[in-house]
Amino acid sequence: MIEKSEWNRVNGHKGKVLWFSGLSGSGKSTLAAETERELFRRGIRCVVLDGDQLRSGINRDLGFTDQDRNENLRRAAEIAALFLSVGFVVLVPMISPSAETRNTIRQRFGPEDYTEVYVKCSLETCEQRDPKGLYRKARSGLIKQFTGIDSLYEPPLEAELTVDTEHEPTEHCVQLLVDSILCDCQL
Ligand SMILES: Nc1ncnc2c1ncn2[C@@H]1O[C@H](COP(=O)(O)OS(=O)(=O)O)[C@@H](OP(=O)(O)O)[C@H]1O
Ligand SMILES: Nc1ncnc2c1ncn2[C@@H]1O[C@H](COP(=O)(O)OP(=O)(O)O)[C@@H](O)[C@H]1O
Repeated sequence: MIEKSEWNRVNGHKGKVLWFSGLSGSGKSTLAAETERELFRRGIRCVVLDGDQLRSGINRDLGFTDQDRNENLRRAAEIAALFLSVGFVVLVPMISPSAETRNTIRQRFGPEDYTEVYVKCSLETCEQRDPKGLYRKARSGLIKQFTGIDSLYEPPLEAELTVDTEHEPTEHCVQLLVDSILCDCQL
């Protein structure tokens, strides 16, 4: 078994899981992808585990009941742990609406290895953005159990990092994330 410290030495940095929670349209995927690009540019090993992507593959048997969301997030956390074990910076943009489930995920990792990122944006603004037209469908009843409409979102109260995408431009939010990662992951 190769120890984490050996991976860190080869990679030139430590690993970390950044778990992005926020409403649909809050900016999770955008920020994770832009942050990945910045980390890649600096030679940092990183990966994005996007909710939409996982749901079209490994999690395609799951829907949006509370139980299915929990299983969806549990599997994502296990995949994140595998990448972490080889020293990657793992960016996980998934709605993660339940405080209890987020707490379980937090416990799965230690405080050293885990940063919860609250991607803060009001429902009104997310609905205006509606990048995939899902809010429109949810409002017209075509999609059920939609987060923020007829399924609960509990805003994080103890996130290590909050990015306010309603009031700050993307570049500013990415800079905050990159600075935090560079600081935490330096050897
Ligand atoms: N009912 C309902 N509620 C919320 N979201 C829905 C729903 N149906 C489909 N979608 C699409 O699925 C994406 C959210 O998946 P996640 O795996 O991140 O959700 S969760 O963490 O399990 O709650 C979400 O992606 P994002 O918009 O990137 O958040 C939507 O594209
Ligand atoms: N500061 C910001 N950070 C991230 N996205 C932003 C910001 N301001 C506006 N946006 C826009 O909001 C939308 C967010 O969509 P997306 O990243 O798919 O959200 P999510 O993954 O949370 O559903 C994109 O169209 C993005 O360009």
